[in-house]
Amino acid sequence: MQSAVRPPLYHLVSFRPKLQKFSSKSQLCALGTPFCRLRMTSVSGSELRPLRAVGGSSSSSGGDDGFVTLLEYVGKEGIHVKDDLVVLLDHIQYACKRIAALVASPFNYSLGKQTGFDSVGSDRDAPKPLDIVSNEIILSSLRKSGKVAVMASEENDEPTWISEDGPYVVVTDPLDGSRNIDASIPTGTIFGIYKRLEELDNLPIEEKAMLNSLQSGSRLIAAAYVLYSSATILCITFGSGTQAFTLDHSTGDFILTNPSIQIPPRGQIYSVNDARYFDWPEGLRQYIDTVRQGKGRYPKKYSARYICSLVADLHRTLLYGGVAMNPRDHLRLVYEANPLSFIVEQAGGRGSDGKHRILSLQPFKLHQRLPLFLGSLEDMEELESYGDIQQKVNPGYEASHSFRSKAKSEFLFLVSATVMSMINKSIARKNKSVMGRGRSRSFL
Ligand SMILES: O=P(O)(O)OC[C@H]1O[C@](O)(COP(=O)(O)O)[C@@H](O)[C@@H]1O
Repeated sequence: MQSAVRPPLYHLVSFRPKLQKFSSKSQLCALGTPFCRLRMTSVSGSELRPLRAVGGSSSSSGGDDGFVTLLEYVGKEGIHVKDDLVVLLDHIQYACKRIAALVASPFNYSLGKQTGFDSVGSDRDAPKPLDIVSNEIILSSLRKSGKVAVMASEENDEPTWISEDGPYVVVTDPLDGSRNIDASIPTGTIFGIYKRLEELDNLPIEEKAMLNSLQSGSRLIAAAYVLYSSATILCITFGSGTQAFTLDHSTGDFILTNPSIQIPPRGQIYSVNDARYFDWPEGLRQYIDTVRQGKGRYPKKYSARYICSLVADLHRTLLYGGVAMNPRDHLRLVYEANPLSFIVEQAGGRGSDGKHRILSLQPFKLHQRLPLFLGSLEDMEELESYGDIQQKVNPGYEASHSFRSKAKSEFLFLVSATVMSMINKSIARKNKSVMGRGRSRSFL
C-alpha cells in the first residue's frame, strides 16, 4: 500500500445538483426521460435534493447525502488531482462511454465475431474489429486531450508517440475479453497512467516512446478499469485507495458508488480456467483441490467462478474476495497486470506472478506475458505458500504477437474504418436528436 486510504468523499464534497437549473417539476417532465422519472423521487417542493450515495462493499457514507461524479471526485473539492490529469481523465471516461455504447450496439453483432483470418492455433487470441475500433477511440481521445506523450496499447506492436509536451504516458488494453463479445459476456478496458520521463526527452522518438512505456508498475500514478456489463463500472486508484463509479446512462455521469473499496481478506471463490488442470504444476493442483474440499486454512468449501474476462473476474474478486488467476504465461505485464495489481493493492489485496509482487517487476518488453494471481491478502498468502503455482507448459495455447502481421493489420484497419464510420453516423444522429430536445451534449 502506498499511502493511507482517504475518508469517503461524501465528507469532502459539497455537491450542487446539476438539475437545479430546472426551476420546476414540469420543466423536468418535459424531457420525458427515465432520468426525469428517476430524479422526481428526490424532488421535494420546488427544491431538488441530490440522491444519496450508495455504499458498496466499503465504508458507509455517514454525513452528507450528495452523490459525487468522477470529475467532482478528482476536482478541486474532491481529492484535487492536477488539472492536467483531470483533463486526461475526462477524455478517458468519454472514450469508455463510447466503447460501452459500441459493445452494446446491435450494429456490431457480426463484427464482433470477425478476425478476418482462420481462427486456429494461436489465432484464438487474434484481435477482432472491435478491439481495433476501441483502440482507435482511445487513441483519438488521448490525442484530443493534449495531455499524453505516448500511448502503449495491446493492439499496437510499438508504442504510439503522440506529443512532445504531453505530461503523461498511458498504457492500455482497449477491449479485454473481446473473444466473449458475440455472446454478450462482459468485457473491459484497462488503463495505467505514468508521468512522462522528462530525462528521456532528448532520445529518438522510438526509444523514448518505448522506455516511457516500460516503466515499472511502482511508478504508476493512476490505474483504472472499466467493466462493460449489466452496469458500466469505472474502478480507479490514484494511490490512495480504490473507488468505483457506475455510469448513469441517463446523464452520462460516472457516479461514485463504491468509495474506498476494501477487498475482504478472505473470499470463498477461486477463479481460473480449470480445463488446464492437467497442465498445472503440482502446487497449484494441490491448492485448488484443498480449498474446494474446504480443507484449507479457511475451513469452508470454495466455489469456482470463471467468466474468462479478466476485468469481470477481477471486479467480482474485489467485491467478494478470493483469488482470480491465470497461471499460464498469457496476460500482459505492462497494460494488464500492472494497472490491475495497483488497483487490487490499493483495495488491500495482492497482485503476484506466483513468486513476486507484480509492481516490483521491471518490464523488459512491451507485450511481455506472465502468470497472474490477484486477490484477497490471506487467500493469496495461502496460495503462494504452495510454491509451485506457475504453469510452465502451455500446450495448444501458444500465443505471440506475430498474428499482427501487416496483411492482417491492413485487413483489420479496413474493417475498423467501416465500423468507425457507422458509429460516427450513429453518434451524429443521436446528437442531432438530443440537441433537438434541448440538451447540449450527448455523452455517446
Ligand atoms: O484462455 P485463458 O487462459 O482462460 O485466458 C483467458 C483470459 O484471456 C483474456 O481473454 C485476455 O486475452 P486477450 O488479451 O488476448 O483478449 C482475459 O480476459 C481472460 O481472463
